[in-house]
Amino acid sequence: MIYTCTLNPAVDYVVRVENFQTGDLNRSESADLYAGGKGINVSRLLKRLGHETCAIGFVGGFTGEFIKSELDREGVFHRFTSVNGVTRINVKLKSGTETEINGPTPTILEEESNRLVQLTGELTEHDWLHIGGSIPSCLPAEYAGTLIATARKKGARVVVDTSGAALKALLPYHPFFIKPNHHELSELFNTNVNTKEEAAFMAKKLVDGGIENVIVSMGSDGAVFVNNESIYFATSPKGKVKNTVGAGDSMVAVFMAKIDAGLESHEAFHWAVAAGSATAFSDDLCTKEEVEDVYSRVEIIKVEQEGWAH
Ligand SMILES: Nc1ncnc2c1ncn2[C@@H]1O[C@H](COP(=O)(O)OP(=O)(O)O)[C@@H](O)[C@H]1O
Ligand SMILES: O=P(O)(O)OC[C@H]1O[C@](O)(COP(=O)(O)O)[C@@H](O)[C@@H]1O
Repeated sequence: MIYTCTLNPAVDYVVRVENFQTGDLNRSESADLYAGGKGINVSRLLKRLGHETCAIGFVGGFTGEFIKSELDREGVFHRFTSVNGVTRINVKLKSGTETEINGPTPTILEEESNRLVQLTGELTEHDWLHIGGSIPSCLPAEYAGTLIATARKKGARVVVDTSGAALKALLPYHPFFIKPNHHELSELFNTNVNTKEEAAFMAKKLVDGGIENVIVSMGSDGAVFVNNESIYFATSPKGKVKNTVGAGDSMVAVFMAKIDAGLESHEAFHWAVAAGSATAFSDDLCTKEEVEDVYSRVEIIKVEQEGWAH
């Protein structure tokens, strides 16, 4: 079972405004609400692929109820820890470009956070624990590390998809897989990662430091995969981009699902890129059929390491 843990879930309010003007009254053409947050997106996609999953994390208030009812409607199993506060709303404004405003976290009490640690203690060696998204600032700095250590003790495989200081703090736990985008990788190394060669060079450092599998996603430019044995580059197929929210989460979901199903890592990477692009080309997360359709249009190449290493 793949458990996805979203410490900071959100209702994603995706609003489309033609020719948005700041400081003026704008009327939207469409507005849609989705149960969001990185782990929740991953669980939703895993369910669409027919993979066993359970979403955990903190939810509260009317927005928390919305998330649970949406997951119930889609048949996504969940065991959330209820909190007193109200789950945030993240605004995704589409008007030519995409602008995002991610809301603040509700307060989480110590007793509530302890309940989630207990739950991760129920995992077994057959399970995965995916920890995705931002980490609420009200939680102690070592909290996510405690979740990882608790699940690891039970033999679960750990995947981390976060950014900034949280990602840096969790690297020493040596997750099985991480997927920074190139901006997050740049921030991690305090440098500019613009090309696939640069991304591979930085990802290799992470692998050498103990992370088994690293995908660096680069939006419309594709992605890079690095592990101890090989390096692959992938191109993103061309298509009409509708909504890139959840594209990265789709990659993560599919990479885990394919590895869990026994595929070779470069094959899992190929499917992961297809899923990212398929989601970018749809309004919501992609479907299984959409991933299959995009798969043949993703090109991946194995990189001879002597060719780029410097
Ligand atoms: N404009 C796009 N065209 C085609 N594929 C895209 C586009 N944007 C994202 N993708 C696909 O989704 C993946 C993840 O997107 P990215 O924006 O890098 O991640 P994140 O959502 O985590 O920031 C990319 O590697 C690519 O496969
Ligand atoms: O926890 P954070 O970093 O604020 O991110 C949450 C946001 O990321 C998402 O999970 C989308 O992530 P990706 O576009 O990276 O796949 C949204 O659903 C959510 O609004």
